[in-house]
Amino acid sequence: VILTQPSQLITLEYDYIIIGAGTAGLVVANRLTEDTKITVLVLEAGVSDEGVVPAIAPFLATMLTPNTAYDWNYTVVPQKGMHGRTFSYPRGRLLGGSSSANYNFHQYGSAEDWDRYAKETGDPGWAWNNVKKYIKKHEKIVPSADGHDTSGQFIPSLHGSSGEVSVSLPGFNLSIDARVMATTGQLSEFPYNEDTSGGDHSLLGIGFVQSSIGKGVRSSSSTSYLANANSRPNLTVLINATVVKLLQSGTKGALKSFRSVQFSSSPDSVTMTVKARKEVILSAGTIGTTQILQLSGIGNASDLKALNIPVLVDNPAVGANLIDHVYMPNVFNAQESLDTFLRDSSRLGAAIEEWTTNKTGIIANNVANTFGFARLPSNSSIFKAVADPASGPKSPHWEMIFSNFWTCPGIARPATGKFMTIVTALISPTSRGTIKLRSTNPFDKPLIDPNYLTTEFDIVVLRESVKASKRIVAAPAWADYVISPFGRLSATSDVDIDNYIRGAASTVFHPVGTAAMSSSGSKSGVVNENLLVKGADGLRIVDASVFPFIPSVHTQGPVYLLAERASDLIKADQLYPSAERPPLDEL
Ligand SMILES: Cc1cc2nc3c(=O)[nH]c(=O)nc-3n(C[C@H](O)[C@H](O)[C@H](O)COP(=O)(O)OP(=O)(O)OC[C@H]3O[C@@H](n4cnc5c(N)ncnc54)[C@H](O)[C@@H]3O)c2cc1C
Repeated sequence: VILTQPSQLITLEYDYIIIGAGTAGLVVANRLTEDTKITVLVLEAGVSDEGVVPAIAPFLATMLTPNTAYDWNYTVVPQKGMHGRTFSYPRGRLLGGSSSANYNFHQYGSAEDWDRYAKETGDPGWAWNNVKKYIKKHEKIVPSADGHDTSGQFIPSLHGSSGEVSVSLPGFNLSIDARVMATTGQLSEFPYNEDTSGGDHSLLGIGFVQSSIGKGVRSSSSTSYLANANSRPNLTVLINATVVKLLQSGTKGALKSFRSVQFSSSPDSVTMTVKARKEVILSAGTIGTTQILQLSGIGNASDLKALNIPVLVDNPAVGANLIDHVYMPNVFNAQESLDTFLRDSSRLGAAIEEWTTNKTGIIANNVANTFGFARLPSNSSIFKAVADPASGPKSPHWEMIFSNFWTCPGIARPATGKFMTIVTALISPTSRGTIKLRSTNPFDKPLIDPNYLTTEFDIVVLRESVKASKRIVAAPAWADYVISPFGRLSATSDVDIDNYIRGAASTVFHPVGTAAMSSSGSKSGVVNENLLVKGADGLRIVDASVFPFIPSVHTQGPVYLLAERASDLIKADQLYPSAERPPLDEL
């Protein structure tokens, strides 16, 4: 049941309290309530996603953030690697969390990403060979909205057919799709990739986007995992409930227990306290989880003391190691584009009408159909100075996304002109940032500093990706389409290209790492290999914040797989304390 007021709660004690009804939180809520004896309360700060058209209509996703009631409306602190600029840092603030607000790209990471997590935690359970089985539980591949023949556009054996989240190939042909595919035959540097989900298949090359869309509508954790569990009497979801703090509820040996959760409906409302009999699970996302830990006295002691917050667990890793992908919009003047359509409210209105009636047409489609991944050449001189930070020799350094319209976040579409954008993105960043409290007020936004582009490696990769975008449009496939680079993309010297990048780059919305997992014995990290908070009892973290390195792909798929495995870990702990538990597969 989904409640809107705290007064509707019939009890203040549950087996598990999950903080955040987002991507990960709703997976865990669904899996734990499969056992009818287990009671779960999910506390969500945001609002309902029901009837929120930009959260449902895939092509309208970009209207949902930033600066709306469905966004946390964060900004980053001035970025020294980006000419001191600050900009929006969207996060979904509604049921489904960022899975209701994202751009629907759906992938799983490279096998090497997961194998690196296994190495970092000392737990082979996080290796790809083990994690990949969760695809079947999670994914339901469905026909694309236009019903076209998708053979050769994905490899069915790599996918699930009966899981929770619907995933499909493009549902509306975009004018540039055929040109992008022709490019793969014309430039040996960018071969065709038959399946872009990653895992057992290489991410390198260019292929079709797989999207969390089914029957022309978004498939989020809310419309899947929650919708499929919502009728269970043992699951309660309370929206409009912002968690302000965890309270110490006792001790277990040397550990402090955190099974009490304080929340409030608004800055002016009274706070209420709910209790977990078994565990509190933090799934508030990289920003929310970090802020809640710090408000609760779990974090860097000197930072907490500076705000007069009593230090309950001193761990400088909380809020450190913020990692994100970097978004670089490279715009070209083009012969034709969707910009004319997007400026024409009557044509756009008719398209929305078609979608409302039939769930077809461009509004049923994702914002892009084709994309790809690439590596720097292995003889790049940067590797003389820097060890390759990718998760392995088969994992990418950068990404390219093809879009036949203006896609510069924060910069309005010019009143005239036709554009094509090749977004390139830094996928293996070496810069690391921080999330810190601005104040002790839980309704104050934290200080988010991704510290983008502060290493030589990061700027080199983006510079090479910008140069590559021009090599791409020089292929014959674009001869009668691309006219010229737009604006400062015309820069040719490295210095000028770097200036152009630092002046235009922003976020790909993939923050991870501020509550990183590491092995139980390691002094680094925030959670152990079972995602239990180090130095604490009764407290687990299941969301993007626990990835110690950023996945080489769009992050929702890795979060879903993480949450599926986390659910199994939590269930196993109901049977055995972690230390004595046999391998999950033997249970
Ligand atoms: C605009 C945008 C576009 C993106 N595009 C893509 C894409 O195309 N493909 C892709 O794979 N990934 C994409 N991502 C990233 C992806 O969506 C996230 O990595 C992933 O959803 C994160 O999951 P999570 O469970 O960690 O956090 P979230 O899904 O963000 O969930 C956190 C939840 O906790 C709630 N919460 C936070 N603080 C509190 C509190 N104090 N009390 C109660 N509740 C709280 C939030 O409201 C939210 O519902 C995008 C993200 C954004 C924002």
